[in-house]
Amino acid sequence: MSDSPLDIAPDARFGPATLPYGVYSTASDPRTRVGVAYGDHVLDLGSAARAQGAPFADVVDGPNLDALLAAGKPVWDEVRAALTTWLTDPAHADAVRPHLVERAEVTLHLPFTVADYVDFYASEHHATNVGRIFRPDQEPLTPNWKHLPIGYHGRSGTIVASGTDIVRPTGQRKPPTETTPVFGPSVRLDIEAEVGFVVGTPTEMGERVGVDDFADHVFGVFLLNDWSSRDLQAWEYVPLGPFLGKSFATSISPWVVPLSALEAARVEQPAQDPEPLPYLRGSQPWGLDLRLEVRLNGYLVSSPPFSLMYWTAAQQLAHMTVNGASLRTGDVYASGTVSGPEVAQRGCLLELTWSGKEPLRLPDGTERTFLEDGDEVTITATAPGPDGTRVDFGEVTGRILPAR
Ligand SMILES: O=C(O)/C=C/C(=O)CC(=O)CC(=O)O
Ligand SMILES: [Ca+2]
Ligand SMILES: [Mg+2]
Repeated sequence: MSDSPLDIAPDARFGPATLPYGVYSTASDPRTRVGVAYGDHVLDLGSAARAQGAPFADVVDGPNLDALLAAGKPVWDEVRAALTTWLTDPAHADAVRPHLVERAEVTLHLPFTVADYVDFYASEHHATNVGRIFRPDQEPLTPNWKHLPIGYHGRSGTIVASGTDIVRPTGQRKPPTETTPVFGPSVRLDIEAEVGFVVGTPTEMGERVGVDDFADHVFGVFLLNDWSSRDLQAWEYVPLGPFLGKSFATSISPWVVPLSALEAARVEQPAQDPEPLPYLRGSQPWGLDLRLEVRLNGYLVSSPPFSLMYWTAAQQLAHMTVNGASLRTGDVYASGTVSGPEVAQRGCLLELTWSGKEPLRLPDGTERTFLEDGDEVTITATAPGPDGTRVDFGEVTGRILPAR
């Protein structure tokens, strides 16, 4: 094995099965530009494409992924095919090497301009647990839950890059012991481990996207932490749903994994009963075998399985557009909290501690119900790639700062 940075160990992070896109800068060159993670390196995609005379150079040579997202699926496929050749065919090694930087030396940024943001509620295990906790006197799943993927519109302007500190939100809450609301810093600050999707190809108002057209519109997949203030949320959410309890910050992972990297990760979703309406039925499986891990201050606290989500991202896109609402390049939608049937598969502290009644004991001897100032939460994920390889999603991380 030579010392070429193009030779990477078979089990290295970000091997040839992933080739995720991100936006980076370096200390010596603060311009933001498009990069592709490969092992311990990042390829400067714009400069490599220019040097290779690639026909798509213009769409990858900008300050972020916006132009690539807008370019559409034929171009996405062309870029990925070229990248695979450049990075894995030894004949290209000498040409590619000058466009690599050490991954440890880059600063990562928000990868694209976020347009609209929708968050769904698609895990049956999560929705059942939350229903039991928030509405103990009612059926945990509302009558609509198995007929449509429930969602709400979030706040796109507060989607932040992984690593951004999260200031504890302040607001109104009504403790059960009080008759009127009190004001102050949230005391039940939580995470939600989710998977995010970004739209590339837009639609016009009036147009619908069918379940089977998902891959023509969605460019890629990343990790998302929907920071949630449970005390603000519990007081404000009736009857219009989440508002300030979730709008203060949402963190996303910096590397966008293209949908085409996930062919080997596609699985049948759980059986749906009742059968959904025809516009929510597709001919291909779009369950995805992503295995998430949630760490609190470095300690593994949950391993949520994305393959068990009741509604798929393809169904969510079809539902989001069935009324003729248009899509814009950069629209983000999130799966909803990913939880499985086991306690150690729950994707938020609300469930993991059963609303604070069953504190988590961390290996350092401390206990947690909800997040404390200084706590750091990191979500990672992998998925199976072709031929026993692994697709790596990197991580989304954030630390809690005291309220202002
Ligand atoms: O059931 C409720 O009242 C609220 C549930 C949520 O917390 C909404 C949400 O963000 C959905 C999710 O992440 O699954
Ligand atoms: Ca959420
Ligand atoms: Mg949020």
